[in-house]
Amino acid sequence: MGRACGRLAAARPLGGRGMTRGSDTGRLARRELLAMPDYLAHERSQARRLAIGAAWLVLLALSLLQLLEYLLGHDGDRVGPWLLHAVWRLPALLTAVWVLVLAAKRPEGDWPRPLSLLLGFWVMIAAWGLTALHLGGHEVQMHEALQRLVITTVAVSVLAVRGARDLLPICLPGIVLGGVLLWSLDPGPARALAWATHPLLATVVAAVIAELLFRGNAQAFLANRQIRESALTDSLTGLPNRRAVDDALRAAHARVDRHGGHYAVVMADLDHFKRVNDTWGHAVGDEVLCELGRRLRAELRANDLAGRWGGEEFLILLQDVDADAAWRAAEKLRVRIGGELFVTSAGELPVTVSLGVALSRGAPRPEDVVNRADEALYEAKRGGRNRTAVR
Ligand SMILES: Nc1nc2c(ncn2[C@@H]2O[C@H](COP(=O)(O)OP(=O)(O)OP(=O)(O)O)[C@@H](O)[C@H]2O)c(=O)[nH]1
Repeated sequence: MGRACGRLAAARPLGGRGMTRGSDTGRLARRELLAMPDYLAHERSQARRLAIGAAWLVLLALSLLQLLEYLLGHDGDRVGPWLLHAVWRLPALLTAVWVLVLAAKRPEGDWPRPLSLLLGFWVMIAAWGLTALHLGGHEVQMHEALQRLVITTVAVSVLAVRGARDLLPICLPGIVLGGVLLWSLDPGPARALAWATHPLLATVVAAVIAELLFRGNAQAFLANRQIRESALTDSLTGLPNRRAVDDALRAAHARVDRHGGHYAVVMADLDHFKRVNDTWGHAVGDEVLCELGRRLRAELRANDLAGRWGGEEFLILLQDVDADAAWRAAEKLRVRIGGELFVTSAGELPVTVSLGVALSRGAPRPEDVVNRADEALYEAKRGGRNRTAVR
């Protein structure tokens, strides 16, 4: 039973966040992933890194292409197509520059979506340009322009790793239009290579790459998250462990230092717990600890926190309370725990706790609040147990 409690609790994420079903990434819907605020932040930062890398790649590739064309002497006698190339490169160049500006100005911003919208816009313009060339009878230029469009689309669409699904519906009409025009020009097998680099195919490939990257990211993220959570969770009760409680205490202390207000620390300790272990065995003691964890969790408000401080001692952090409210909350816990027998494999056992309450008021460090709560707990024990004392 004790181990079952631990397993059950381990699946429950800290602070109510996280996975609702197992840890298998393959079965986790994107919807569920996006409901995790920390996953969203992770995905944004991944997309940003990828976008910056891809933007530099595009800039580099375009410069090299330009240089290559110059070295091969493709430019001199055909000013028209050369200008045309420059025009097709403009979307990628502008997008790349914009990525760099956004990355510098809004490091945490949600900008891959506007980025993909801009790209979609440029692709549509390009598609209409192709139509104009076709209608004007400039097939050669149109073919070359299409190749430029391929480069632009492939390179820049990878930027939209987060918005691949947004990108496709925007780009597809323009790309399909380009494909139909190409087909109508020369549908023979000699165009196989052109088809292989066809923008439609290229965009689908880019979307698949983006999806694979997304899945890889999600898997790595969930694995890390699990490691992080198990490092902060007490394996027996599933409550935050001492390290997690310590972090929460420091955060609460910093918050009241900055914004004012108070928090309270309640130290709760099972009464005569040694007797439970000695009489019924350690496994039954574990069951009692598990049940205590469940009752603490059930009684607390969403922004309060209960964690296992060590052994049979639990620390409860109450946010935004005065001394009176903290005392009332502690009393409610005491009554809830002592008022109902604990069902264990050894039968129904009476269990009580003693509680010590301290308010953060005037404490320079969180440790001082904890020490005062400890002193109050000692007082409650000395006073006869199953009671609450305040310091
Ligand atoms: N089953 C179980 N027992 C634990 C665990 N951690 C600590 N304990 C036991 O908790 C008991 C604490 O005993 P004491 O410190 O004497 O406290 P107490 O018997 O509760 O007495 P008071 O606190 O004075 O009311 C010891 O028997 C420990 O072995 C645990 O994870 N599981």
